[in-house]
Amino acid sequence: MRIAVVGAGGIGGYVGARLIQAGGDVSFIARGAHLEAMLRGGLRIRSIAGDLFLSDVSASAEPADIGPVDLVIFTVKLYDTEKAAASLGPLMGGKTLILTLQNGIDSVETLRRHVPGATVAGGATYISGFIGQPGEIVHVGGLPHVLVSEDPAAVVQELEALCRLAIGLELHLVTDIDSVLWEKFVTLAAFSGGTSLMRSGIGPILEDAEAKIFIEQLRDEGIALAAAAGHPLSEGFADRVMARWAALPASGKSSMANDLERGKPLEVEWLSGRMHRLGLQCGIATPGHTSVYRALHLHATGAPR
Ligand SMILES: NC(=O)C1=CN([C@@H]2O[C@H](COP(=O)(O)OP(=O)(O)OC[C@H]3O[C@@H](n4cnc5c(N)ncnc54)[C@H](OP(=O)(O)O)[C@@H]3O)[C@@H](O)[C@H]2O)C=CC1
Ligand SMILES: CC(C)(CO)C(=O)C(=O)O
Repeated sequence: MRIAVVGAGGIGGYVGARLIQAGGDVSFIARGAHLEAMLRGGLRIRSIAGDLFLSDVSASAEPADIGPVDLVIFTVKLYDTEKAAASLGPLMGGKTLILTLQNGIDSVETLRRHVPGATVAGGATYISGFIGQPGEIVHVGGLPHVLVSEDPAAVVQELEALCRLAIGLELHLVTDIDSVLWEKFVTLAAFSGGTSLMRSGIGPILEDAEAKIFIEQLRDEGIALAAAAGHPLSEGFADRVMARWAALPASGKSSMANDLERGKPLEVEWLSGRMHRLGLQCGIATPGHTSVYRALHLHATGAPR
């Protein structure tokens, strides 16, 4: 099975490297200084599950250099989706599966629009990582889980077999991926909005009475919107989210909070911004998410250079 990882960052670089370590045939579509560093000096993973150094990786900025593959793992940031999706043509073979591990609820549709006829599947991951410096991924925590629907294609069975050999990476096949993606969207929009706007790890937020109310409000707005949009979340979801947050290290924060700290562009348009727009469509007030969206909009394109 040939795999191309499009976007070799915190998620794509980490997952791709773990698949190579397990014996997979993986190439990266990358760009800029990170691509240069990977080609010159290999790919280094600093990970709580054990470090890894791959001295020789297959990587290019041009999908045509890689050619048709069986599986595309799509892991660019949401603001880069349109451009990266439009470049996928040369990676497509007759039965290529495109698996997006991006956050939010919009990527599958965007990819289908750009690659008509391709099989596109949405997956969710709870891995937490970022590019430490060009050529290096830092895997800081989260769960090693990647959740994928059990039905899209035979290639998923092959991926599962490969993941069984992998370190720090677990593939879980689920029957209802739609619920998984909505649960993650609601949880993440609150977690990313809260930890970014309040510039804090989750621990101090849960210890502060007012801050805790705010992040709960973000969670509850998401729950109401999911139900109104026809994707009601299961009984006890709110309590389970709180238990999951309480179990995280006090310093735990979202990838968007990390991006804000580094002056990088933000995915807020597709997270709190998406909640804000869903609220307008459904006639449900979203004062929490609307505030997060409007406040972080100022930083959405990154720090002035
Ligand atoms: N990081 C995390 O902890 C988690 C992230 N996610 C989701 O995963 C997705 C990916 O996030 P993350 O891994 O953090 O992102 P990163 O920014 O770390 O990595 C994305 C990489 O893709 C590159 N890229 C963007 N467009 C192209 C292109 N057209 N061709 C080649 N390379 C390209 C970027 O280059 P450049 O650096 O030049 O922009 C960057 O190196 C997001 O949707 C995020 O929400 C989900 C769970 C956890
Ligand atoms: C689940 C979590 C919080 C990290 O794995 C995430 O998706 C993110 O930070 O973007």
